Amino acid sequence: MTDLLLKSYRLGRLTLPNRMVMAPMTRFRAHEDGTPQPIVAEYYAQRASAGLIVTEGIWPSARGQAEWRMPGLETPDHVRGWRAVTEAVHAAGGRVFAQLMHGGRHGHPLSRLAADLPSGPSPVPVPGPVHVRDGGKADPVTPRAMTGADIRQAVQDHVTAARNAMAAGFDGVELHGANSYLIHQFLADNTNLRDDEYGPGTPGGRVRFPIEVVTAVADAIGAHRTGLRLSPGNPQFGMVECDPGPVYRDLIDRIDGLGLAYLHLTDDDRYPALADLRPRWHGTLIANVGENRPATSKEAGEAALASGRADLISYGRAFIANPDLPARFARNAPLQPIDTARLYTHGAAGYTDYPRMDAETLTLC
Ligand SMILES: Cc1cc2nc3c(=O)[nH]c(=O)nc-3n(C[C@H](O)[C@H](O)[C@H](O)COP(=O)(O)O)c2cc1C
Repeated sequence: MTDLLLKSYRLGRLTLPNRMVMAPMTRFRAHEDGTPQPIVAEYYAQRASAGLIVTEGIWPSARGQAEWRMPGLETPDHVRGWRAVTEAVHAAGGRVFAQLMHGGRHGHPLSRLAADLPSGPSPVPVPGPVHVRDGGKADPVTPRAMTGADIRQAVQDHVTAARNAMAAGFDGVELHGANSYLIHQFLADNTNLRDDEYGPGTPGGRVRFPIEVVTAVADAIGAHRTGLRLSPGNPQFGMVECDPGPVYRDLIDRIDGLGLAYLHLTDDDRYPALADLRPRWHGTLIANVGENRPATSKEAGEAALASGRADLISYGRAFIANPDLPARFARNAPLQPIDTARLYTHGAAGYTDYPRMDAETLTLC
């Protein structure tokens, strides 16, 4: 039987050699100013056999920086740093989207270059303690509630960063609407208590900011270069969504016709996002099974593709530990375990030193 995961796929103007996407994963390998270190180019180039790579979350402006040593896409140095990454990935035959991640209420004056208070839809802090620079921890701060001007600025920051991503040579951007960051904060029950047109009391209020960002970025760089990631019902970092269905169905219905590159959905036991939302989404759908389950297996990916609920499957931790994951799946070769102690350190160890399959394994399998 042909492996569906290893069949090519047409994504807008890109031809992906397989249906395996490297999921976005924060690794804290940026310099303190947010410029990716040279090893970041090596890391992603090692994984260029993925059908598509989505980078770690990148702050669109220092206003959206959630944590120290996360990368940015705001300054000329950031663009130069990321250009080295995209050139290395393209030279290795790969394709790469930048994940734009505005932290919203995340962040702490001790974890941000701007050293200011973070801001979110409402003044609701994350549950603490939070990470601050140099490995420290601190009590969370209460974020500032975003004003109308702050919201317009956040939309513009995404647009500017998306243009910077194009200047850096990325094939597209993924807007991070998942896992508790700013776009998710507008969608969720406990983090959006606003009483204006962006709040839950107004029809379409919760989805207004997400749609404004998606539309503005798609207008700026092209819908075919703009993806969106959502994680309905994900309780990470204290998010509460009592009944995600109505909000996410409304959002999907409003963006389905925009011609976006893709929707990237995490699915888990709390809310069956794929089953509920796939019928409403007529574009490309990337599925990820979510962090509360064991790392996604080849079998789980094949089953999701065969069911028609997904067009592409994203793999996170398996791609960290197995830079040549598609080749391993093709040969049903064993997977290497991940070194979780070095996920968030700053050097090459646990980052660029995972070996590829050796010649002996290749011959055996
Ligand atoms: C180390 C690490 C960092 C992550 N950082 C991000 C991130 O920056 N953006 C994001 O959307 N998801 C992030 N995630 C979630 C992954 O994209 C993915 O959804 C999750 O790991 C589940 O997939 P898996 O079982 O294949 O690992 C991260 C996960 C891990 C393990």
